[in-house]
Amino acid sequence: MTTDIDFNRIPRSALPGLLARAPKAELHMHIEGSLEPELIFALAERNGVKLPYASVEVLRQAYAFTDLQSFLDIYYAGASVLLHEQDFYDMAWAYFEKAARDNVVHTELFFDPQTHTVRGVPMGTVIEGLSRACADAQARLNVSASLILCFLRHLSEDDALATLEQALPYRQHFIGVGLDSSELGHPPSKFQRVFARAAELGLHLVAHAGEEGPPAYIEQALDLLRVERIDHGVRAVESPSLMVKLAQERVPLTVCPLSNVKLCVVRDLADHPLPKLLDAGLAVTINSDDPAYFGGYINDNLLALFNALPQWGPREAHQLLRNSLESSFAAERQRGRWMEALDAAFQAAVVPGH
Ligand SMILES: Nc1ncnc2[nH]cnc12
Ligand SMILES: [Zn+2]
Repeated sequence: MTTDIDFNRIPRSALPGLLARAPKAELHMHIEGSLEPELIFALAERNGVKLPYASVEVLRQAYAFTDLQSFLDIYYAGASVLLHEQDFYDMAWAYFEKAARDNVVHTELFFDPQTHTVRGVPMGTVIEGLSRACADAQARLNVSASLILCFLRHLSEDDALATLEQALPYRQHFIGVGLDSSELGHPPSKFQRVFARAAELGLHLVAHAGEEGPPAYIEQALDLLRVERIDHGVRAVESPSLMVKLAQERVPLTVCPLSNVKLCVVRDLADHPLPKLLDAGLAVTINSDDPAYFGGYINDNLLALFNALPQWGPREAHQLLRNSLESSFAAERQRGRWMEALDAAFQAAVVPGH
């Protein structure tokens, strides 16, 4: 059906509305990165946590990052207000309401249990709060949602192994594992045993690689950890042989444009390697990463990108959204239904005489 859509007959002026209302999947979203300053302050008050910021405005002003680490320091401080099951539920629910507004039909949320268990919050509190919100998202908003447990790569592999074992009583509540936090100096090779254990358990495997780290980290994530998707992966553009491999194997990259600008991975959106990645045939998807910190949710990312890239039009928009649905870990039949709905949204935007 996709081939039947006459993209040349969709005016570029229709793009903002089309991008907003088309069904899409979000595959790279850290739920702790959806904590808006207002919710951080509300939870701090509810839980009697003292914050090192005088007000919402002062906290927001601190969101001027120079690299990944400068962001992570503030992001982990923000997460310190999360103590009870209801806090995790409220955080996820606030995101799901925004996702529904952006016509996200499916989302696979990262969460960082070690950020919470190290403060004495039980694993069950984290996972039960998040998974209760996921169930309600399906029931009340028709948003399909799953959880991916991420290991913090600045900690040891033994810590990651212990975290995975601690999470096993809640195995039915998460579909995969990921790898995030400070990339440089913490290559994927450090986590081979824990990813092998996760594979034995039948979990999906993903990892952040090639955000700040070199293309070799992407190769390690594929060859040593056997991941199914690469999170970020933008530095693949520096390695022609890796680009060929990623294109041939259709390895999805979950790219986060506004994040890349805010963390100084790229200078600006006009300078982003995304057009090169898409032109080379890579399965790139657009995502928000940590929307509360980087100035926008998924539709904000899509809109900003298409504003900055005049060479991109309806064909590229359709391809990116199709990639998101196709690259998700949802059941094949469900993915097929969403892709039909995507095609229908684009078909409806065709203007016969245009
Ligand atoms: N962009 C990012 N890179 C690595 N770890 C993260 N944790 C939250 N956001 C992240
Ligand atoms: Zn991320």
